[in-house]
Amino acid sequence: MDTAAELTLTRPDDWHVHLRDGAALATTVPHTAAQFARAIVMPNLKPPVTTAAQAVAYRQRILAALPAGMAFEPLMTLYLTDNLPPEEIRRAREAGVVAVKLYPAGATTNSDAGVTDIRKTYRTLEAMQREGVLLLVHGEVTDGEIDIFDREAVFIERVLEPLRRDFSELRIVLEHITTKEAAQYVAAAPRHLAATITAHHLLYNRNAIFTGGIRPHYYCLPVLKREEHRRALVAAATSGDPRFFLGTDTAPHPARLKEHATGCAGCYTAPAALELYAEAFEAAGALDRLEAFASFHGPDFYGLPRNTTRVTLRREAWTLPESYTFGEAVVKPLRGGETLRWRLVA
Ligand SMILES: NC(=O)N[C@@H](CC(=O)O)C(=O)O
Ligand SMILES: [Zn+2]
Ligand SMILES: [Zn+2]
Repeated sequence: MDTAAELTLTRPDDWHVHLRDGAALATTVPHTAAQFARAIVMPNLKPPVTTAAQAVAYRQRILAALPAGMAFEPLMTLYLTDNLPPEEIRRAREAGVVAVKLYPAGATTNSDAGVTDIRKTYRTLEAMQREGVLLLVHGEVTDGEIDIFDREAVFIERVLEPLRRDFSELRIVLEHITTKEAAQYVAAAPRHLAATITAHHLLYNRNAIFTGGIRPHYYCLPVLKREEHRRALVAAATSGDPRFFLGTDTAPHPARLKEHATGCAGCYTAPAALELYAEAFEAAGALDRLEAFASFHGPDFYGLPRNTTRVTLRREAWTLPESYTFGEAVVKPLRGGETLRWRLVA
């Protein structure tokens, strides 16, 4: 195993973040911008981002929250609904929107406006295929009859496979994959399909949610799975296969809404994202594969240039703060108050 004290890599991008809006941006934007050059900003606001004009205005609010002297490029997305007009896709692309996000209705945080039947969106998907706008997917079925641990695998069979047959030129990212079925499916797909993998799904299995009592800060969707799935994700992320790349799915919620009888889904990982990925890759003896996963595969799939600046991680124990202010509330990061082995050099 490589035991060098420092690791320097091309500055990575985060291909899946939730920055939220309003006062939250003062916390989330500096955290993500400290680590990443660009980020795919998810559109699940209340109300969701469904027009080019809303995406442009949201982008302005994000940039207004960027501290002076920091460079960061938010890459904007629209939220797919049953009635997102196909005409909006061209306007969105011209406004710089790079992708549209599919949330099955009811699948996750702020997904009430999501898609109830994929067939209702076909004319819009055709427009996306034509315009070169990517489709990003929260890949879980919402059928209450299906066990929560099986919802990703069933989504692939029931929704994703038929969708890919009908739109063979549409570029699709299966977001935050959590199962060996998803990793195998993406690895076997000949073209136009990729997947993001979070740091927490590389580091933890579902035991983490229940160690010594219920731990709401480890609850996210899709929920952590068995160890065999975590291992399959680590194998995919460290394989060098360009279809797998970094997407933290950093998803902050006020701590009181996570430590709650019906706690919100989402792990806040932005403050130590690269540190957590480095830990996972090091544990797999694959630190030399981190740069391609974090900095090359994402822009290559999106058809964007790779970054040219660099960041350095140092092997240095430090304690991650337990909480951060988050508008009027506080947000507790994953591993807050604990010691991390890697530290991003400022
Ligand atoms: N991942 C999560 O558990 N939550 C995300 C939504 C999502 O990405 O599904 C959120 O917005 O809070
Ligand atoms: Zn999701
Ligand atoms: Zn997400």
